[in-house]
Amino acid sequence: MTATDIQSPDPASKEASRAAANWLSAATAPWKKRATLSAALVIADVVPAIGFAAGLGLALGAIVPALADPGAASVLKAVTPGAALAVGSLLLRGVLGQAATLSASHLSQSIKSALRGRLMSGVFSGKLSDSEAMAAAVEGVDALDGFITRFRPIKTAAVVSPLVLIAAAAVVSPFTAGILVFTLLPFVIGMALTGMAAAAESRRQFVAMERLSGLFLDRIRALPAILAFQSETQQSRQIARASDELARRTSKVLKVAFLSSAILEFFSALAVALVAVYCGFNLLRLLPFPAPDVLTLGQAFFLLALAPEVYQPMRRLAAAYHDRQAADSAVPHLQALEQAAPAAVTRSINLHHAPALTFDKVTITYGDAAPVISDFSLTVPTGRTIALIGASGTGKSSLIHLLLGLSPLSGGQILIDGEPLASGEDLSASIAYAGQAPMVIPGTLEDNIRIALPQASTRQIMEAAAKAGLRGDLARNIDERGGGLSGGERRRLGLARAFLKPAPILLLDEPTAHLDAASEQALLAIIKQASEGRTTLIATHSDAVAALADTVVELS
Ligand SMILES: Nc1ncnc2c1ncn2[C@@H]1O[C@H](COP(=O)(O)OP(=O)(O)OP(=O)(O)O)[C@@H](O)[C@H]1O
Repeated sequence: MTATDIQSPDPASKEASRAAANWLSAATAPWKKRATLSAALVIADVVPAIGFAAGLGLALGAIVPALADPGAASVLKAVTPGAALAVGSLLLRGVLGQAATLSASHLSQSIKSALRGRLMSGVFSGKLSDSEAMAAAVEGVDALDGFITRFRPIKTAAVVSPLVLIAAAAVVSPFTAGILVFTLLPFVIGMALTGMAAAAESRRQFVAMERLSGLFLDRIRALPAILAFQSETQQSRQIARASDELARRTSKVLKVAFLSSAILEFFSALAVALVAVYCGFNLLRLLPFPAPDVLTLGQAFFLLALAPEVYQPMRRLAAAYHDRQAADSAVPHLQALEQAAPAAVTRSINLHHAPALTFDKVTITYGDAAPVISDFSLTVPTGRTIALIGASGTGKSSLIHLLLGLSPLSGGQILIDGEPLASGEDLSASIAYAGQAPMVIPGTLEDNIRIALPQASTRQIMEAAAKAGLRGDLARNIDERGGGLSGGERRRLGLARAFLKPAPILLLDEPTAHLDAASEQALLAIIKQASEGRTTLIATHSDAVAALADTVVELS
């Protein structure tokens, strides 16, 4: 390790670390009581630690006088109370350790599943790339595990437990307590320095890990294209490079971790050695200075057993320090996911009649880009059909997505029967929708259609499939990439879903794209029939589809 490895963190990273700590404490605030219980169970470990040292001291302290007394029975009798205390303390230690582990892992499960529930809508918002969203929702949330189960409970214990143990030592020998306090200082400084080095390396390791998993996920998704363009070797090389980088970062983290544990072991061994030397010379009455306290054999063993315990919580904290770094590194990604999540749905609107839909001076802006739609106004009267036409990129899909909450309403309002749709109100329960790229889930074709109406009977599904011109076996399997369906069949799957769902609003986005003229012709009558009694908005490039509408609106 070079001098640059151990350096004070820059103010920006300090600031980021503070922001991460604030976010973490806000995210875990609802579980404060259970977190306190976990920390209390870790701190309670000092009781058996003192009990064991006392038991050992009592048992060994009783051996010498008992040996002077002939008869094995009397030795056994003298040793029994101390031995019982030591064994009882060991058992209690095991029980407390198990309880602390269980309590912390339950706490972690609760926090992680609540967080995933909260952040999942951000994954589907489409605002983050798949790999970013995946890394945050899976690895980011998992990265909090060590922080919750290890670092946080031990952090409190690392402050409280050594003080309690030193106080226990002070009861028997204030001078030994002084040695422990004195050696604690370099121990804490060593811990802080190695902690900083570990922090920087651990941050870099997390970034490398995120890069590798993002790259891997993207390449898996693009596998058909990679195979088609025979780019396997090039992509494998890229993944190998990212993987080597992760290995390099991991070995640096391990190097710092080994160095850190060597430093901490050195200081704790030094402290124990000093206590041992003091106790030994004190017992032999050979101290080169007037003895501040006169120790018995039992007391000396008590102090010797207690000394390593003083450093134990801090050694465990040092070992768990990278858990905090992993959590700190994950927080910005979790925050991005949180910000990507759309406003929480406060009310789902279930309409039982075809409403009048109004776009009142709406503006749609994605991120910092120029608005896609500006001050657009349109009313689709009750039960009527409007076709949106216009060149590619003029915002037809964006307008349809607005009603589904999939594109951002940056200005203006949407009115349902003249009533403004409030923020948090969700119209999707009242909408039957067929988009340009219908989502496919692994399962049968029947499972895929049933998504639109989970309670639908097989007969209803067969009817919807037939209407949409989806032929063949409904039991055939489809994979998550849509393997098993042609482009046209995938489009028909979307239509079958829209036909199946008995919703009063029908939204169709390019319903006949990818279909040959004869298939389009066959669908026209079905679309007309499906739109009857529903308020319908169709985005299309087809004159034949536009001709089905009561009104055609051209976007430019
Ligand atoms: N999620 C998104 N994030 C950023 N920009 C987007 C997003 N969705 C659409 N856009 C942009 O908005 C513009 C309008 O896209 P939209 O899909 O609404 O057009 P369209 O008229 O339906 O096009 P097409 O006829 O080709 O389907 C495009 O420039 C597109 O890049």
